[in-house]
Amino acid sequence: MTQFPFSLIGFDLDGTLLDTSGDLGVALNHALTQGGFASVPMDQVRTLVGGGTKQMLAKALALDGVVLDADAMTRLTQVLVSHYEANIAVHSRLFPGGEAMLDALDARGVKMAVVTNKMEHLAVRLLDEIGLSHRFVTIIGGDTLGPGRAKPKPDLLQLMLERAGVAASRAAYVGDTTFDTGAAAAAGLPCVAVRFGFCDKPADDLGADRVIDHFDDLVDTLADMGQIAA
Ligand SMILES: O=C(O)COP(=O)(O)O
Ligand SMILES: [Mg+2]
Repeated sequence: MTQFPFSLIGFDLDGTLLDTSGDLGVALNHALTQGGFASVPMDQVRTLVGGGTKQMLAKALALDGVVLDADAMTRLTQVLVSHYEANIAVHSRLFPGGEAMLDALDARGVKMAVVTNKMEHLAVRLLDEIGLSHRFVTIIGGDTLGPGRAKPKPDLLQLMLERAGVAASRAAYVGDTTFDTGAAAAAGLPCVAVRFGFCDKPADDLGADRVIDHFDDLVDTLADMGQIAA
């Protein structure tokens, strides 16, 4: 086996590692209904995810032409988060091939991290409940560094490198939206997009270095990218 070119792989969470659209949708529609607003069809929920909980709610309200003031948004976001937190892993699962892919990276001695725009405490709770937390050297959320530091800013990915003790030249990021490809480009990391994710644009237009159809293809794709970069 030739030397694997990366020492650290960062993963986005919603729509990349995990299909969380069912649980997010239930919590979103709970908040919308509580607020007296129209709910969103479940198959549309995935198109609203990527920028964090508040942005998902704002996008859902905007579908109906509703814009709330800051206080009302904060209150309704709180309703959403409380419901989500209590029902966070009812439907959420790894995308197909996820477990074997994580095992394959582990077998190569590669460190893994989660960098999400989800609030950190929600990401930790979800990964705990699904039994995956122990696999990651760090779990970084959209609020870990405070307001204004979430993806597509590079800050969270830079924190990942710092915490893992790995140079940017030995790391790559895997994501499903322009928030992810934007953050990776800003941090100087190669990026793989997943076609099975929530994808706020067609996967091939996200600006990733590579696009995969299934987690079975990730390890070989990363190995190949590293050969070209070397
Ligand atoms: O919860 C969101 O909107 C985004 O989460 P992600 O960064 O893991 O895709
Ligand atoms: Mg995502």
